[in-house]
Amino acid sequence: MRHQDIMWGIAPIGWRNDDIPEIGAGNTLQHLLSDIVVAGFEGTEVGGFFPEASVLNKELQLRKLKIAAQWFSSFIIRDGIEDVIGLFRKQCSYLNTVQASAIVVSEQTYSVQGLEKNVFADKPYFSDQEWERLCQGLNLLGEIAEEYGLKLVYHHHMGTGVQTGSEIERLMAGTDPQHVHLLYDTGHIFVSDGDYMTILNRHIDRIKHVHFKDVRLQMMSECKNAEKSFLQSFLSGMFTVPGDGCIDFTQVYGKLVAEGYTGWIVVEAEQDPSIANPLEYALIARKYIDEKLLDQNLN
Ligand SMILES: O=C1C[C@@H](O)[C@H](O)[C@@H](O)C1=O
Ligand SMILES: [Co+2]
Repeated sequence: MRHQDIMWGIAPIGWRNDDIPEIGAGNTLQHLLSDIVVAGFEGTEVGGFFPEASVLNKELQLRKLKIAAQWFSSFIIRDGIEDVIGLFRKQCSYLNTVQASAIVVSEQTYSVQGLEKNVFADKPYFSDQEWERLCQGLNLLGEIAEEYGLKLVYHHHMGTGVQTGSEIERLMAGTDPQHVHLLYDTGHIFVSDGDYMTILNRHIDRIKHVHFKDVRLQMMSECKNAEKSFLQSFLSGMFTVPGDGCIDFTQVYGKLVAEGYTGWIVVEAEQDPSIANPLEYALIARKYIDEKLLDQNLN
């Protein structure tokens, strides 16, 4: 339970966004990685625009940066697990070569994450059979990830079938704790449930990766009232970096440290980079971490 056992990263999503690849398209890999060094973070996650492993490794080594993880969109319910395995193994192999710790899985069957639908009202729900299919598939993917030295961490997400606290509960109950872990994303659970401590308290033992995403409360209400989609909501500025929104990360971080969490905490705040300068926001996050979290007497 020491600050030193936690590695701090920042996701590429403030510079370039895989959900809308056009935005921030002028930001190169070198620019992103150098900004991350300037802001004082130890690593990042792989973005959709990242190059082959040897090229990435060279750029990382030049800056002494590490890779924490990468997103994987699974379609276990839609396509069946056999169709997912090939792509999953390919991504695990890449992540093994760049020495990542985890693969971030999100089931995208029926997801409205990338659609022009009201993300606050139009989320999908899985049937009992679909839940069974998903959980069994995830158990298998979790075992495969381990062959590559990776942990499978499941990302609960707005606009998907695993969004709310009770859905996370069901996923945790239906999967094998040996092979399926949880990614705890403060922003997604707050927008979904208006609360971020319940799942942290309940599933602390399963949490093996963390995304620190803050929420601008006023903007969230405006987006909700305007029935915006997920993409419209983040482009409007619903999310921001820790210290700039309404989430009390001292509580969250205090719990993680008290429970002996070790691993990555990745700042992940998707905004429009033409409005929110990515380096400026990375520096705001770093200052908040240093002054409000690391200065707490938690050792
Ligand atoms: O971890 C994440 C990855 C993104 O692609 C996603 O849309 C974002 O909201 C997130 O939390
Ligand atoms: Co996230």
